Amino acid sequence: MQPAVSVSSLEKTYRSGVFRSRAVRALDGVSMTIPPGSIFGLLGPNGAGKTTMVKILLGVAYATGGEARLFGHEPGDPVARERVGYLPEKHDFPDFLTAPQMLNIYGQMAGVPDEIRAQRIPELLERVGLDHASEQKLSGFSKGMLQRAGLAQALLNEPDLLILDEPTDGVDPVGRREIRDILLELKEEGKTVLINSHLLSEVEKVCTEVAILNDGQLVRTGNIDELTAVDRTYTLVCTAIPNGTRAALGNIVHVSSVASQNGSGADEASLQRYSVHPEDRAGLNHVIDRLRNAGVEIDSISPVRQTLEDYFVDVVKPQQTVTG
Ligand SMILES: Nc1ncnc2c1ncn2[C@@H]1O[C@H](COP(=O)(O)OP(=O)(O)OP(=O)(O)O)[C@@H](O)[C@H]1O
Repeated sequence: MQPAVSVSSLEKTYRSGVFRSRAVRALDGVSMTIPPGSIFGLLGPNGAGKTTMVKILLGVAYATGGEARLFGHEPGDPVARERVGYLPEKHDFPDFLTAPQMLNIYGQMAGVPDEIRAQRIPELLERVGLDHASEQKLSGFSKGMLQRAGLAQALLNEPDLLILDEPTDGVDPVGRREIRDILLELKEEGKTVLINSHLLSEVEKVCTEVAILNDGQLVRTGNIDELTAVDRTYTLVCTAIPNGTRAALGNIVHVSSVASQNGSGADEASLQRYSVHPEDRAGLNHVIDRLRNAGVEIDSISPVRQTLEDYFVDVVKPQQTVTG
């Protein structure tokens, strides 16, 4: 299937200063693809080149090298633009308008015909949970309501690709969840969502794939679960492993901590937390068999994952140290 976005060897050098003598290489040969139907996070520290990438995809900045394609078309091509919806970080809608009035004006500017606007605007307001606030001016909206109004605006032209800049920044946890649920619904409908964000815990909850830019270069891209999985390491919570059994298992099992008291009775055994590092699945099952034979009661065993934030810091930090 054709990617929603593909960029190859993409470069952007800004020139500024006297005689445009100062050059900043904002994108330095970036190649990546965004599959259709994915929620994709574009990540990177300040100045990494994320906004520049978004501007090129929106056709408002030009690449100085390489190429970008949206559904196979150049970003400036009207056929590509028609398929894209955009929610900027600072949208600043005129706040003396109500949400339907704002959507009507933006829809008009986007060339959505009168009769389609009349039908679509109430549908969109319902979809983003603002139908009850149709009479209210935007000046009285909370940050979460404003972001949902912005999302409705970005969906006015029924885009196949939605580009969102920090969609949940400043929104409270309930509002974040509401926005997340809308994005997941859009994904179910086969839409592609590209999120440019610093809020890694949010990205982790909603995105399936990410790309990490640093200093204009793509440093990692892939599925979040695969990127954050710590190779064959498990946390095991169980009753204390007898010394002899633990010695027999050697380096595979390490004590981490006392996990909790198992029950309230004085005779109940404490639960311990161990970290288990088997070579493969057979090794993991061998550990479990040995423990069960030794009378150990297993409470839980789960694979260890880094948070996306830990992963991000690991990936970006060494390069930041080098570049200062
Ligand atoms: N119009 C411009 N003229 C000159 N340099 C620019 C211009 N726009 C961006 N840059 C520079 O290009 C680099 C990448 O900027 P960009 O805004 O794309 O990064 P970003 O990842 O979006 O950062 P942030 O997270 O802070 O928004 C930075 O060094 C920035 O200073």
